[in-house]
Amino acid sequence: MKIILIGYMGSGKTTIGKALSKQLNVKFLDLDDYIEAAEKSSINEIFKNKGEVYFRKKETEYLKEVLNRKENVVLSVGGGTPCFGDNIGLINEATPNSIYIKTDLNVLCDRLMKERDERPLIADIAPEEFQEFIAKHLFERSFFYNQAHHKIGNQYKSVEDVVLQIRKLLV
Ligand SMILES: Nc1ncnc2c1ncn2[C@@H]1O[C@H](COP(=O)(O)OP(=O)(O)O)[C@@H](O)[C@H]1O
Ligand SMILES: O=C(O)C1=C[C@@H](OP(=O)(O)O)[C@@H](O)[C@H](O)C1
Ligand SMILES: [Mg+2]
Repeated sequence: MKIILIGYMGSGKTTIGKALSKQLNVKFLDLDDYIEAAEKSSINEIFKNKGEVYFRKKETEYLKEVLNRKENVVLSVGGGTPCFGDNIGLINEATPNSIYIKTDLNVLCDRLMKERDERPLIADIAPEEFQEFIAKHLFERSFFYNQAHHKIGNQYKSVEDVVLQIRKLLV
């Protein structure tokens, strides 16, 4: 069984994924961590030195590699992963448990303003343009996120509550 968490940057995929895997006693994989280990380079460095096109190519390659592994896993992918190539199709074929962690714009902006240095796509957006950028970007990407088999909110709730809700909808 694979449980795959998708959603915008800052929606909590990595945090929720770790907590969920612990509770279910299933291995956890974060696609960004996997890419960093395989490429021996941080996401920031990959974007800076090789560019986004290279990153997206590798992201799809490593996604396929992880999806082909026969093991049970909770997998959190990057915010852009489902939005390129046919990645959302591959994700949905690999599991009946793809889950969109849907999070309010204001909550995303609050979280991401504090952590923008770790995320190359938003690191250089001026504070006064931040909310509009995220709103547009989220709108464009929602088409892909909404193709997940399940949807769950992650705002104004504890990580534990979200994990509990996810456990109830697993098939
Ligand atoms: N339910 C929650 N309540 C409060 N903070 C949260 C919650 N879920 C995630 N966070 C925080 O939001 C930030 C982004 O989470 P992260 O797991 O890195 O998101 P993603 O992997 O989707 O980009 C982290 O600082 C994390 O601690
Ligand atoms: O949304 C995106 O395109 C990205 C999201 C990041 O992952 P998180 O969603 O875990 O921050 C990471 O893959 C990279 O910075 C690009
Ligand atoms: Mg993450």
